[in-house]
Amino acid sequence: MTSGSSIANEIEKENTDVLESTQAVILKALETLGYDKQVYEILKNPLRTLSVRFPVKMDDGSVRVFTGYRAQHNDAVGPTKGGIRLHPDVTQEEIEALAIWMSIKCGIADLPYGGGKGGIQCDPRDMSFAEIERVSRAYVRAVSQIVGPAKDIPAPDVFSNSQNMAWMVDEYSKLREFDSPGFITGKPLVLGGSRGRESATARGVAICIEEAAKVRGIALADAKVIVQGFGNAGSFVAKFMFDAGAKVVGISDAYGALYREEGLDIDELLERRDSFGTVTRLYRNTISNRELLEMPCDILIPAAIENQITQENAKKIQASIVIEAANGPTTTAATDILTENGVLLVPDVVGNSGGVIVSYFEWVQNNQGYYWNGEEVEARLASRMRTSFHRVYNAAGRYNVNMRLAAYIVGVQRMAEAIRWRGWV
Ligand SMILES: NC(=O)C1=CN([C@@H]2O[C@H](COP(=O)(O)OP(=O)(O)OC[C@H]3O[C@@H](n4cnc5c(N)ncnc54)[C@H](O)[C@@H]3O)[C@@H](O)[C@H]2O)C=CC1
Ligand SMILES: O=C(O)CCC(=O)C(=O)O
Repeated sequence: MTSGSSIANEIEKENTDVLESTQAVILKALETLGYDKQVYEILKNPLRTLSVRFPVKMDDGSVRVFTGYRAQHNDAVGPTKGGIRLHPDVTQEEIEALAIWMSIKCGIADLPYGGGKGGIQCDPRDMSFAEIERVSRAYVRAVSQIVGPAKDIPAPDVFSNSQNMAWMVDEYSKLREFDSPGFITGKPLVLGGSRGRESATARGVAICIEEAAKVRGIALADAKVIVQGFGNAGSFVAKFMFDAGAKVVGISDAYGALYREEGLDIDELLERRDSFGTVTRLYRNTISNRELLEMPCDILIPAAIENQITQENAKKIQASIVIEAANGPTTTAATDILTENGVLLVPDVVGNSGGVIVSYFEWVQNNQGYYWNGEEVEARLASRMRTSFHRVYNAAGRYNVNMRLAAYIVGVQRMAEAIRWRGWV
């Protein structure tokens, strides 16, 4: 077992292992709050991770065996909740770290959930529509014993969307022999989805940007913005910034980046991107994702994948505000460098929590069978986002710590209390 102090010392070093670096921040947060080491022992890893292998018939008649995971971090507060990603680089450790982040996120936003996350190792960009459907359904059959509307509620994540959720809820409803819309969120409206869920992650990011810009005295209409990633999170946030009058000077996808000092036409890019958030291949004069992050801007929004801002490039970031729309885009060492350089970093567990907040609204609406209009959803989301931002911003001041540690201090407390009340320690 690793001792507390040696884990805490590791925080100073570059660590791109997302699970280990998350554990280090959780330990610091619990120590700051004065919790016993036994609470850390419970929270450092998920309570359950199911690893599954499932065969799927491909269009050419061959059979391919896929690997998938569903991790449930902690259910002391309530059922677990979190997305399912379909990506070739999915690993068990990554999914476990993502499940832990969901717990912290739900704690900050005060949602009655613990964290969960799922993943399938595959590249849907290389698969037919029918193959993606068979993989989505087979995954649900493989994990069906541990998920459910009162146990663990999945949602979309990287390379999954409302269509995957529709196939998954259909499969689950067949297995359970009744209609169970509350099994999964991020569904199409006609299957019990919530108004505002599709753009909720980005809407939440935009609200954080408004709050951070106020704190920093930046006028959004004059701001230069760069967004890495042009999928569900990135493309909508680029659109919200564009509509707010900001100059979106850079965007990217997995294949490269576009940077134009005079600003990009986001409406045109939105029309041309595909369902996996790919657009740069249609343009000449692209730069790399790495170069994009270092270009001049006021607000930088990583909205793609993990470990994009590291100790290698953190010093070269020119933005004064970094809002993490992606999960885990900044390493712990880079968080320290950005903070020392006076950058206001809004961590993922706050910045991108709009997605799970509206997923929670969707689940509530499914449970009550009564649906809200778009304005109601938006107003409730805005209120929770602003409260979360300021809880974390104030905690950073109160404890004199960086925004990530402050977020963990705020996010872990409710779970630790639930564990204590249940008598687990
Ligand atoms: N969809 C949601 O509701 C939520 C998503 N997130 C996080 O936001 C991030 C993006 O997710 P989504 O927008 O949903 O996914 P998406 O699948 O809609 O889009 C992903 C985007 O990232 C790009 N990308 C993929 N690999 C890349 C790489 N190696 N380098 C640069 N760009 C790359 C893709 O080309 C695409 O533009 C992820 O970290 C996800 O966990 C967080 C909260 C909720
Ligand atoms: O909408 C949800 O339930 C979860 C979204 C998600 O996976 C995330 O916030 O990382």
